[in-house]
Amino acid sequence: MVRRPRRETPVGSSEALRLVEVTKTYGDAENAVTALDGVNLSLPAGSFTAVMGPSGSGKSTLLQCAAGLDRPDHGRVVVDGEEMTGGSEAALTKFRRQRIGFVFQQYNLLPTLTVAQNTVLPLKLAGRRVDRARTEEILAGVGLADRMEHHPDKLSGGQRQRVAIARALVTEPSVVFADEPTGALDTRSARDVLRLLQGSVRLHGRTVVMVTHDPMAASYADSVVFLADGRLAGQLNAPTVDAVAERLAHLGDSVNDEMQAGV
Ligand SMILES: Nc1ncnc2c1ncn2[C@@H]1O[C@H](COP(=O)(O)OP(=O)(O)OP(=O)(O)O)[C@@H](O)[C@H]1O
Repeated sequence: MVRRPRRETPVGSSEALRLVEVTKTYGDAENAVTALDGVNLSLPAGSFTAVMGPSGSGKSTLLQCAAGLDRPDHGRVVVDGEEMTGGSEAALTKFRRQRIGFVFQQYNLLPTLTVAQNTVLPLKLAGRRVDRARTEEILAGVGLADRMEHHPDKLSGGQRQRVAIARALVTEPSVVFADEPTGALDTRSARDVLRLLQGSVRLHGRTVVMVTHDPMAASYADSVVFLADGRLAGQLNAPTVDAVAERLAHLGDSVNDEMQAGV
């Protein structure tokens, strides 16, 4: 049965994403790894949030569960006032196509499709109308209007990631999730990508959640949430590169202390 998503907050609510006690464990009972341990998070619409933490702290798992690419074992994910957890795979896929945009570290463009075709693929998959003027507009927004008929192998890494951002934004999603979007890029291309993500929030009111290891990347966000051992371990508003680096160093300290103490 396809369960209708439950509306949790009034229409027009300014909360774009809510996680309630989200828990995710991998492996069987003997080798269980708790990747997320009761995470609660509320992000307002029109915000840019970076997620940081030591390796293995659960950042990618958080993104996958929040984006509906994976299901938590317990807890709820609410996007734009509608519960995403529960329901059939088909309902989840439909919900994701309507409400979620995703940007991956390795771009994930289809090599046989042109830039324009890659960009509008989410619209086609959702059975929505594809408008040439809209395609031109969205690609102009990422500085690639003159590359519409090119294939991805003719583009630089930074240009490929800009196509991926256009593809994530084309459906006007409630939340865009980006997993290390600048991880494979040089500093200049990384800054271009970060400015685009920031602009999508500031100019167009999108909500962006970005996992990153890089304090420079995180400094483009409005706030940073830190994870350690699958739990939230603090938040930093208006982050600067230095403040992020310092907070991360201390997170690392506490994890290292625990490891040395055999906790
Ligand atoms: N498919 C899986 N099967 C088993 N364990 C997993 C799986 N995916 C993640 N884990 C474990 O869950 C924990 C959290 O992993 P996750 O990838 O979310 O961390 P991360 O903070 O994104 O790490 P990194 O910064 O290294 O990418 C880790 O201990 C990891 O080994």
